[in-house]
Amino acid sequence: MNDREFGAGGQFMDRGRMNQNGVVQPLLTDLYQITMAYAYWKSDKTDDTAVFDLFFRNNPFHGEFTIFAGLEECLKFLDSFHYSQSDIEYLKQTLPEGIENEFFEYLGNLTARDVTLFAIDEGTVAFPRVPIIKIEGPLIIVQLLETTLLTLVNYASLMATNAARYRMVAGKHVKLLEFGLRRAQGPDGGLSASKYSYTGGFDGTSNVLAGKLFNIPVKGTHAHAYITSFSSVGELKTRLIKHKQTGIMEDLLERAIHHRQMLSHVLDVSTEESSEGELAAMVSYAIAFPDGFMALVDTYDVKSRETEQARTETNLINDIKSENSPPKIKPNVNGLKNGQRKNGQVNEHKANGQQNGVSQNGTKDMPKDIDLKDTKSRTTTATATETTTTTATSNGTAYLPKYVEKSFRSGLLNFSAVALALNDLGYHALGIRIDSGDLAYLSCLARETFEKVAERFKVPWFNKLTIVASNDINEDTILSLNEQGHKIDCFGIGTHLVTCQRQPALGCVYKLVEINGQPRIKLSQDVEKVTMPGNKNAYRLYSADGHALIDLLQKVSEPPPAVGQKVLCRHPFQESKRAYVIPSHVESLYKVYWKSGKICQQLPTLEQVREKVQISLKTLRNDHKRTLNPTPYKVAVSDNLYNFIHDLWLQNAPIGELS
Ligand SMILES: Nc1ncnc2c1ncn2[C@@H]1O[C@H](COP(=O)(O)OP(=O)(O)OP(=O)(O)O)[C@@H](O)[C@H]1O
Ligand SMILES: O=P(O)(O)OC[C@H]1O[C@H](OP(=O)(O)OP(=O)(O)O)[C@H](O)[C@@H]1O
Ligand SMILES: O=C(O)c1cccnc1
Ligand SMILES: [Mg+2]
Repeated sequence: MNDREFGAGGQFMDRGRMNQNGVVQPLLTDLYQITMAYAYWKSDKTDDTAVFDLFFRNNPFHGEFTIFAGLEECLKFLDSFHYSQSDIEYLKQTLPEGIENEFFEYLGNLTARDVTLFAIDEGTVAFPRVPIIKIEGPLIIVQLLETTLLTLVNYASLMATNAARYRMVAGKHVKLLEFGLRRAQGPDGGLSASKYSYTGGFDGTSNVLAGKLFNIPVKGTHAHAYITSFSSVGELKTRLIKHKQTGIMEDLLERAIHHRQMLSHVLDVSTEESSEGELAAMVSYAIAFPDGFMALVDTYDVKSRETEQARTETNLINDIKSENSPPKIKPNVNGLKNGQRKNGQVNEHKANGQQNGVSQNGTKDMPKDIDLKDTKSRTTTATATETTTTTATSNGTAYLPKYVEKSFRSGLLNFSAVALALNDLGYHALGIRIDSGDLAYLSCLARETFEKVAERFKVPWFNKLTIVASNDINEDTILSLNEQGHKIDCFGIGTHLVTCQRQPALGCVYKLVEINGQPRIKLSQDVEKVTMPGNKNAYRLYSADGHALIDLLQKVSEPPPAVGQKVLCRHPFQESKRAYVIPSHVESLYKVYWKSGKICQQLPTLEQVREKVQISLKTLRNDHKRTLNPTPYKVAVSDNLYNFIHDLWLQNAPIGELS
């Protein structure tokens, strides 16, 4: 019998605050933990006590800080740690033959009651070598916890750090949405990505289950499929929508077509150049969500009759400009065709009626008074257009060929037409999403268009429409967009964020540092890998301006550093590297989070952990946080600990013999 609950369709037990991912259980570990447990047990080590440190050696993403996350999940794991009957049965079948039955009885009675867990607060910035978790207790049980604790902390901290970095480059006023579930490392990876990207500073996720489980805002737009599922306005089953104030049913399509004609002059794009299927899709979406109308505007690149002529004109314009041209900002970014879909793709639109069998003049669903002549006789074929070069002025305004602008304007024209139609009926649209092309340029073009519409049609709120950008965005893309100048209000980020493509793992390790009160050191040729032995405390020393100066490790037997008193801080391995620090504030980094079978701190909510991340990052000087060549933050040991480590090192290092 499986005595763990599994939520419907999910793996989380819904127990209010103590929601626990159901896959997190004692068997979620490496086999060697259990075989070691047996060997410890056979060697009569059940009464041995040990101290393990959980720490990482390098910060991820070429950065100089890490956000610690995953603590709450570790505590829930300790709280529920227990081998079920079915676990024991499975182990009996799986472990090598000859394991004594009393060992299984021993396992069946194991809990984390005698374990004490110390940790830095979740959401705090952490640094290499300073243990983020310190765990004490019976050797066998603390050994058995290793893999599960590591898996709970490693990805969570990596993800929270990644998200915090995106937040730093995007700035605090831009919204960040996590769109990564479809590209994440499996369903559990996807859920953790949503949770910890929120912790790191994202504003929401498209992952609905994450919203339900973690109470994270869920947000989203719509996919290209929605736009491409319509090919003509004749397909619209309904065009009616209730006027927000009067409650009278009105024809949204009729109004949208009317506005589209007016707008075509203002936006300098003829209605023939815009897709009718796109218009139909937008009208239908607006009818479904009149108060939340947000449309994807980059589905169609519609080649106009003027394209060839425009291209020639553009070349001419570019030639003239190039004589006096500003620096090129991103020629063909990652193979990007400015404002265009790539790979020579062809988006075919048939004229109204041609695809759905509605006669060209019949348009059976259309009211008589709607003039469709702009769409009737058209067979517009979209083609991919040539790669062009974006050039920019110093304030980021790009020059793009007219035909590129015109194709993007199909989406903008249709969106604006539907948004104005909604406005007539008392609704305000939300905005657009751009998912291809030069996001800097297209966002500026979109904003310019909205400003023009706001002025011409006396709809000031159009100025404030939200521009969402997505498409393979990473930290560098955002930095580059910032340099170029853009008008994006919100980034939707998937793949790079959730897979942590730039560095897919944080190397947290779990090392034995003390057994039965005796320090243990693990030596290595690589000095960076030598462990810091003994039971230690960690302190963060602050300067008078409130910035964190240094993290200091000491033996637990030493008195904590005191405010205003000089402390000798030493590099753990380089004798000559030392400094005196007179702290203005001393923070003791560890709190007891688990003792005597209980969580002993009031656990913060996810929201509070998210706030903590920003507060903690503020204490770091900017030079530690910059993306390019950040200054390493110092981690030191007390003089006492320095001598202790080096004495132990000498005692343990075998003396070689030359022959
Ligand atoms: N102005 C910009 N500066 C830097 N990078 C950009 C800019 N605009 C877009 N990008 C990035 O350039 C890449 C363009 O991707 P890609 O080559 O797939 O082109 P695309 O226009 O998206 O084509 P497709 O139509 O197939 O989606 C994306 O990673 C995107 O985030
Ligand atoms: O690019 P990412 O950072 O991974 O962000 C998520 C991507 O997922 C969607 O594309 P997809 O082609 O899967 O679906 P769509 O039809 O909605 O564009 C969306 O349009 C984004 O481009
Ligand atoms: O809501 C969206 O726009 C969305 C969600 C997931 C992936 N891409 C886009
Ligand atoms: Mg895409």
